[in-house]
Amino acid sequence: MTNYLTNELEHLTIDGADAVSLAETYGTPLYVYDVSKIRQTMRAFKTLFEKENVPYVVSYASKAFATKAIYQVAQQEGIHADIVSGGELVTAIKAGFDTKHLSFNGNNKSFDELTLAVEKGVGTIIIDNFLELKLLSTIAQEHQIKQDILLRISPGISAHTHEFISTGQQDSKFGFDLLTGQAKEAFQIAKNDDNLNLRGLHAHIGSQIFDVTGFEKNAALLADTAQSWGWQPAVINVGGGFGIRYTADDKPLPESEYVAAIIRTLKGKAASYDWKMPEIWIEPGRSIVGPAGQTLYTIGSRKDIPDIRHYLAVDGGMGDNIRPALYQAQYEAVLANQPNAQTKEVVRVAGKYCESGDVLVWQQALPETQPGDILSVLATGAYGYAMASNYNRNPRPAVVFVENGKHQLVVARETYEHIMSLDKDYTLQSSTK
Ligand SMILES: Cc1ncc(COP(=O)(O)O)c(C=O)c1O
Ligand SMILES: N[C@@H](CCCC[NH3+])C(=O)O
Repeated sequence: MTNYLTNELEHLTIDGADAVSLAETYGTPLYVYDVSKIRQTMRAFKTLFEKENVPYVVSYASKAFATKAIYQVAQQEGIHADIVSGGELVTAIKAGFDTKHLSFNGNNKSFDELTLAVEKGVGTIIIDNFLELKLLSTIAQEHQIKQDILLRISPGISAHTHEFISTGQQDSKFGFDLLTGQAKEAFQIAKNDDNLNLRGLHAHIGSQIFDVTGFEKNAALLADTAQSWGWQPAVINVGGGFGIRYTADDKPLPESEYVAAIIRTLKGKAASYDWKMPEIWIEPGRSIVGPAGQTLYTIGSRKDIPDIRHYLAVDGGMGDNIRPALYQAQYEAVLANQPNAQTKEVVRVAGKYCESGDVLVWQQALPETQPGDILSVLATGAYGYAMASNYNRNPRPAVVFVENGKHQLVVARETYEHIMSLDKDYTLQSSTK
């Protein structure tokens, strides 16, 4: 059994703050992030490259959790960020993030998004398709700049993860297909375009990956591809996807192993091809914010079906964490007001939404609980708030950052007014009797 960090009240603590009192202060459901942990991970990624003395960029994949506060932490830690929409771009800008340190991914960036990116000086645009090559070239020309780009390749590597979060296989909507020659065609177009500065190649094989072989294959493939085109790239971007521990069944490798394998592979390729060592870029999202976040809920009703199941309902659910419903994702939860108490029963933690699939934890051993107790679902920092919705017209929860015992609201809780703020009255008369 895990021994959770507690204070003198035997309450769960999050980077020194009492989880129960955070719930009292800010209400529930509440996303809480341990900022010390986020900083440690960001620094650890950087150190791995610095120790090996290789040029690198660690670019936080902000789709995992994109708020002003996280862009500010990333900037303080000297890492870059990857964005995938105009919304993430304006959030980063509002946060004061240096746009030169942004890269822009996505399979259908609009003309307006690309224009905004060029106008705001986004450092690197990761081109995904032929239309985008053309659009960006026109926009760059109009703005009289030469835009740095990478080409996203669909590498034909299947990662062992959930089908919906696997992106590297050939049958994927992302990137230029390698096997049919589309990638080479894109390379030739980009290389000969005076408005675009092609710096390198990108490929991302998927998310929540637990072994190094996919990353090694991906890195090797990108290098071999460039070499086969007679070209020495300045950047090789191998994407993100490093797996994290959600439950005891997950056995992720330390980040150092993934990164070491990528560095080893690319050092080997650079040596054998007699290249200047290219910059190695990685785009971790989940591994930076996932383990650092948790969601606090208040326990409400329960339903006991003898010999079948105990359902314990909390005041949130699929609107703040869609992942169990979407990917059958597994989580662990802990009773925040008594995390180290002896467990008494196994329950299914359900939400309050009108769906049978509205589950937060499929199976959880817990001590005896009472309505009003605080339950923390762990490792919800990635793709939780980022994928939250107003389903059933529930307001989205607030987000709090904690660092060394101090806490701060970084996203306010939505109100019913927010939910209705875009609604208009319908005033047309019916034309049928
Ligand atoms: C292009 C790209 N880079 C980075 C990531 C981040 O992945 P993860 O959060 O698993 O590290 C993703 C998401 O899978 C992605 O599509
Ligand atoms: N949203 C997914 C990951 C998708 C990654 C996007 N490329 C998740 O929750 O695991």
